[in-house]
Amino acid sequence: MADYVKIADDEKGFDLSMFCVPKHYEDDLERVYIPHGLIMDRTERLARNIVNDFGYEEPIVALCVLKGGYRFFGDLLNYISALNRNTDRSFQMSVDFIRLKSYQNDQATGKIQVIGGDNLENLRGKNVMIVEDIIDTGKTMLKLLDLVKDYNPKKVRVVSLLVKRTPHSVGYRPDYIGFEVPDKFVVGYALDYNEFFRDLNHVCVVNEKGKEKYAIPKSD
Ligand SMILES: Nc1nc2c(ncn2[C@@H]2O[C@H](COP(=O)(O)O)[C@@H](O)[C@H]2O)c(=O)[nH]1
Ligand SMILES: [Mg+2]
Repeated sequence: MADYVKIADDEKGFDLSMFCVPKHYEDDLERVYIPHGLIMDRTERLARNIVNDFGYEEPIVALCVLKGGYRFFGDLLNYISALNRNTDRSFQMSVDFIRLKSYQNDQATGKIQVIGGDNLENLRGKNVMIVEDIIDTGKTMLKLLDLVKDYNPKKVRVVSLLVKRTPHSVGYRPDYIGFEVPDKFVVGYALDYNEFFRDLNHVCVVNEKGKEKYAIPKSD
């Protein structure tokens, strides 16, 4: 059995009026694709799977891929911390951040840039859990794994809230997946379109009006 929740290609999602969506985005979205509650329930289960697999012996460095991963990172770590404080065993967790950028509008720019973050020296010899929002082609994660490898971590695992089913995939699959989604541009729960929609609780699909409204004009 696949260890992720599959959102089918013909999934219609839910009418916006069934959920709480900020007024300023009401005209810019097609449907609610993954409601916030479902994200939270799935994240809770991922936390349990991760804790069982990592074991309790050694500390973990949790590396958040910004900006898109910040909400998933916060919620996942809260669930892991809850498990840690409610059993007789626990492990210490520290956090680090890295900021990568590869998209403008709804298109990959082809350049994956590291534009900020902590010194990855902190990862040397440690058990590392990389937390990402979405794997599309997989190129961003392969680049990050390459960077991380230079610091000789003991063990590296990747958890991504979403993985896209796309013919452009290079074949990379993370160790833990929340949902597998169709090949559409999704926003919300910190995933953005040119920095908009991070302040939306649910994962949604942007409509054409929204794409136009928040587009960055192409420069020559
Ligand atoms: N808001 C969205 N961001 C997306 C989406 N698909 C990809 N991305 C961004 O790109 C990287 C991963 O891309 P990859 O092709 O190198 O795997 C990811 O971290 C996002 O920042 C999307 O549908 N919506
Ligand atoms: Mg990302």
